[in-house]
Amino acid sequence: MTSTTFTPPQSLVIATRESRLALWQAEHVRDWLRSLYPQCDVRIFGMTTQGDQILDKSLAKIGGKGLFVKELEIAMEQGHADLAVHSLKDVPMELPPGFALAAVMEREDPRDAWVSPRHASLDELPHGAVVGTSSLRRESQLRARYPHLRVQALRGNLDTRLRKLDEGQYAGILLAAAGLKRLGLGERVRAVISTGDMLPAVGQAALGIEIRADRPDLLQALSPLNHLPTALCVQAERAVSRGLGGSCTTPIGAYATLEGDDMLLRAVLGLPDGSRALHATSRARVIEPSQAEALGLQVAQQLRDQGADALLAQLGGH
Ligand SMILES: NCc1[nH]cc(CCC(=O)O)c1CC(=O)O
Repeated sequence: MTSTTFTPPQSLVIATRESRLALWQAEHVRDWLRSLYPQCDVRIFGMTTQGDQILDKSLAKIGGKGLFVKELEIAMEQGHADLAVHSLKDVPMELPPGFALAAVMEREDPRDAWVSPRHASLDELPHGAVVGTSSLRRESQLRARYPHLRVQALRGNLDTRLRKLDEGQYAGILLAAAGLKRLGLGERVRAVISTGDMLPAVGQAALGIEIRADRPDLLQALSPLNHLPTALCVQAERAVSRGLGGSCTTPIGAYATLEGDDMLLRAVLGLPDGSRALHATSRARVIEPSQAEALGLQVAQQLRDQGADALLAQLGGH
């Protein structure tokens, strides 16, 4: 910190999608900001995005999860909001020019969860049982491990997905444990899947706060919300995906953990049909962002050396 005095913000408007999870996350940030800055008027500006409206097509087909963040960026551009709260998992690997990630908050449980009315785990599912997920990453890892199961698309926000499960269309579904826990739906989880069995999505379970790059005042005001270990881990994960030219819909799993300053980074890139998967693991001493970035790029290179580019080219149809 320099000796310049910090003026706390007087008002802050948080842009968010209006799903229950998105609102919970925005309220979580609002509550943090209110306790940090009791004099500040912190408000939530809820918006419906294209990603919320188009539910009949896969995310990969409609141009990826960037659709969830674009409207929020426009709101910041037009001055209707100061910051946007996102599930980091839904944030494109490269932000558009003029925007920046101001803070990454402490990660929740990063694992995927098995939710099912009748089956305690994936292991006990009979041949041909239908598992619901629209994530190519989950599909690819699921099919590789359980080739006897069927995978069927499942889109919509958390409540919609749980409703579709309850309507009986699926033996069970895969969801991020973090989202269920945040909404108080943790009791619906039958089993959490270890990261050794299924690598989470880049940034899963972490919240990212986005601002306009020309707002250094906000960068400073939001810095207490930044959780450095989480920020370093997700930077490494995002670098893997960026290094492969991936997007939020590429079937990449990447998960970094830090013990002290020792970062372990694991990644997988697989075809959705489960027929091929590339794995890479690396570790390094990481105490600052550039080292996390370098580790991520190194893991991306390891995947490249095994033929990631050809595998990604095969995915072109998605
Ligand atoms: N793609 C939707 C989405 N974005 C973030 C979460 C969960 C919370 C998180 O990972 O932070 C979810 C739901 C899911 O994957 O089950």
